[in-house]
Amino acid sequence: MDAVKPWRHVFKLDPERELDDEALEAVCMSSTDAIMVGGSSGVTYENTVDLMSRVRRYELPCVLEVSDLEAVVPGFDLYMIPMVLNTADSAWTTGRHRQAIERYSYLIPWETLVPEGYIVLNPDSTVAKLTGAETGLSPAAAEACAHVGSKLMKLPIIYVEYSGTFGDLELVEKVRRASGGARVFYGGGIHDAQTAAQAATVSDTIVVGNIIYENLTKALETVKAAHNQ
Ligand SMILES: CC(C)=CCC/C(C)=C/CC/C(C)=C/CC/C(C)=C/CC/C(C)=C/CC/C(C)=C/CC/C(C)=C/COP(=O)(O)OP(=O)(O)O
Ligand SMILES: O=P(O)(O)OC[C@@H](O)CO
Ligand SMILES: [Mg+2]
Repeated sequence: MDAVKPWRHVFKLDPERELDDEALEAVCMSSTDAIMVGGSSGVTYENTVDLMSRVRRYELPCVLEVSDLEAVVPGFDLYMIPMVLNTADSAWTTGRHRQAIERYSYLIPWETLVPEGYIVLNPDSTVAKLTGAETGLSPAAAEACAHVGSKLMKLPIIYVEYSGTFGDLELVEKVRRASGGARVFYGGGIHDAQTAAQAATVSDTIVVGNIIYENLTKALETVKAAHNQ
């Protein structure tokens, strides 16, 4: 998927969380490469429409990371579709996806869908609990997940997800080497320029979420740090 290839930095905005207009303007005018709208809980059709229409005032790409069947909103540039690679519960790999495809059927603009192979590694995160992810993977097992996603399933993105905590970057580097032509996204615990630069050296794209709501100044510093790597 060519559209995501140039992205080095992405801000992930959670529709469930409050962000005032001034903060949203700073985020959207920060030179980040895209805004991803998504969260693992509390995402509704209403709060997604609201956030999309506010982000749409700015010129950068605005994409929806679909986590709930009820919150698929038309009007985004792209639809990122997570498929969890390290769970035994197939609902989170293909199950919900099949239901969504049955529901939306011929309405689906296929060229705007971008599948992502998720490797979920923070056991304390909502997403890990929700999906029953096997978070205690050895580096070899994580590499095998990356091979499944990139070489067998031919997914364009492998997403190493440590949401809420800063991850093991040696493992991320191994995943990247195992991911062939897939883009490796890294997300989790990036909270300043230094952590952004470290994560950006071992991945293709870094995703910054929670710090936006905790310390906007620090969040904004991550953009330049990623682009300078
Ligand atoms: C009419 C029209 C325009 C239609 C559009 C077409 C379209 C997009 C149709 C849908 C097609 C489709 C295949 C949809 C998939 C449906 C679905 C619900 C799939 C399941 C996805 C999935 C595995 C969800 C599990 C949770 C997950 C991986 C979420 C990703 C985001 C994430 C990890 C956020 C982190 O959350 P956060 O709250 O920040 O952190 P915590 O987890 O720590 O709390
Ligand atoms: O919220 P943080 O910890 O920055 O994680 C970003 C993103 O990977 C969440 O899906
Ligand atoms: Mg979040």
